[in-house]
Amino acid sequence: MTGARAPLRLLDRPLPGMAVLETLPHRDERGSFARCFCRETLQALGIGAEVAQANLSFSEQRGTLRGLHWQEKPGAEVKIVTCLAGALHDIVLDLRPDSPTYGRHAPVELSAANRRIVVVPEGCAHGFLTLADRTLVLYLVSAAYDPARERGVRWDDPAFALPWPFPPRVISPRDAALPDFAPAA
Ligand SMILES: Cc1cn([C@H]2C[C@H](O)[C@@H](COP(=O)(O)OP(=O)(O)O[C@H]3O[C@H](C)C(=O)[C@H](O)[C@H]3O)O2)c(=O)[nH]c1=O
Repeated sequence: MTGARAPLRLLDRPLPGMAVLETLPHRDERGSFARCFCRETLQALGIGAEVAQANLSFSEQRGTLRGLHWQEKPGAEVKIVTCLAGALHDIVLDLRPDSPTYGRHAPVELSAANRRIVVVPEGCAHGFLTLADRTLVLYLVSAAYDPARERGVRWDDPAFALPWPFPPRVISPRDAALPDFAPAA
């Protein structure tokens, strides 16, 4: 962006509407300053993202698996995911029936060290496996949490063969018991 002192740089667009960016910190004798969200940058990429909620997800142990979750319309949300501490193997799964990449997944390694940001489009399931103890994740989401509209895909659903570096050691009973995926009627 013009005049941006702590800009974001686009690294990849694995799926339609998805983006992987990295922060380019401004560094000086005090330390650094980095941007982890920029509406102007996302709009220039054709991504509209209003922020309705900001969430912090902390996982104590390496090998904690969360997700994969998404919210159905009218609660569908764009998620902007950044790792503030530790590291994680993040997966975005395209479940948009009309998408040319329906059923395809995109893995991304996020860590406090690589300062990467993943933009998860509406209609895509999102989950991650932590790769370090005490991993902290910041989510900016574009719609309010609506448990009635939340849906899930199990991490080992045979329909998708999602690539995890190793099996989860910690997972919620709810996520472990998610049924095999059935496409919306
Ligand atoms: C998502 C959410 C949850 N909650 C409450 C509901 C539960 O009482 C508690 C833990 O929720 P949950 O077990 O759904 O948390 P995760 O399994 O980490 O869920 C997340 O996992 C995957 C990786 C995602 O992409 C979503 O951001 C989100 O669904 O926080 C809220 O109050 N607001 C919220 O926005």
